[in-house]
Amino acid sequence: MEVVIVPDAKAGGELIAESIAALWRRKPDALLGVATGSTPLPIYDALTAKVAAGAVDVSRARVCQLDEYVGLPVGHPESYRATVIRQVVEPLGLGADSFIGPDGSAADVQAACEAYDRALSSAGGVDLQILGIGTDGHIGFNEPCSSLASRTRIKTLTEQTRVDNARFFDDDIEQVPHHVITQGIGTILEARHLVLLATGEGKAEAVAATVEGPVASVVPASALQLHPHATVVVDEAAASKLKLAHYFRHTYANKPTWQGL
Ligand SMILES: N[C@@H]1[C@@H](O)[C@H](O)[C@@H](COP(=O)(O)O)O[C@@H]1O
Repeated sequence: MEVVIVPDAKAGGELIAESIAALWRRKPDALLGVATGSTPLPIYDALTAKVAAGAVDVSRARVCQLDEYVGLPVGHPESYRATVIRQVVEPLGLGADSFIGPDGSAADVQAACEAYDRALSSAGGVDLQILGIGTDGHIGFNEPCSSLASRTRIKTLTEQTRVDNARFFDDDIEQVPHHVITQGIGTILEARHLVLLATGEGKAEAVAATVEGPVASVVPASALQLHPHATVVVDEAAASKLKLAHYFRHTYANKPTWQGL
């Protein structure tokens, strides 16, 4: 696992966006896994600016969702499908057929989960998966004690996650669904490159447990330690509880420039 400490969220967004742009230059139809929440927005802003400036051609680029709420009406603005269309698909100018996600409104949720795992495989797998992190260490919607081998499936949100996400639902926790579909941790680990961005002091404890703690399902993001190519990008505040911060700064400062993230 590589840990990169950046001065602020904007710098993190720029660094990751450049890595995605480099991927699409090398592999124009690469499949980018996108995450929702506030944290990845600087990545999408930086990527959109690159596309607008003609620095990367996204005419064959593909994106896919990490997770989705269950039971929101189709087209609900806070469904993750609508969110990804608004924050990524439209700003990048991608067509509707370049985007896949699980069906959160399916009558048979289990079948929808299995279908999504199959869709990811037939798409050739995820090339780069962007991840955020919950305050409890969740990735996607894999709450603490999710199996590290889990596949895409239905999960029940913790009260804390519903409280955290109520800000997207008029600060009304009653409107936050209890159930979600999320790529499993086993599914996420199949992506070729995992890039987790965490910013702000509220994430510092979860980041320290992810990077320096034991691999344990109680901190789902610690599964990144099992991946051969995982990058954790953190701002100073989110890095504030890392004991090895000095080492991470030193290794990144001395990294061969050709290597990229
Ligand atoms: N399912 C999403 C996660 O993918 C995201 O990482 C997390 C943190 O969101 P934020 O970046 O807004 O803190 O929120 C939700 O739970």
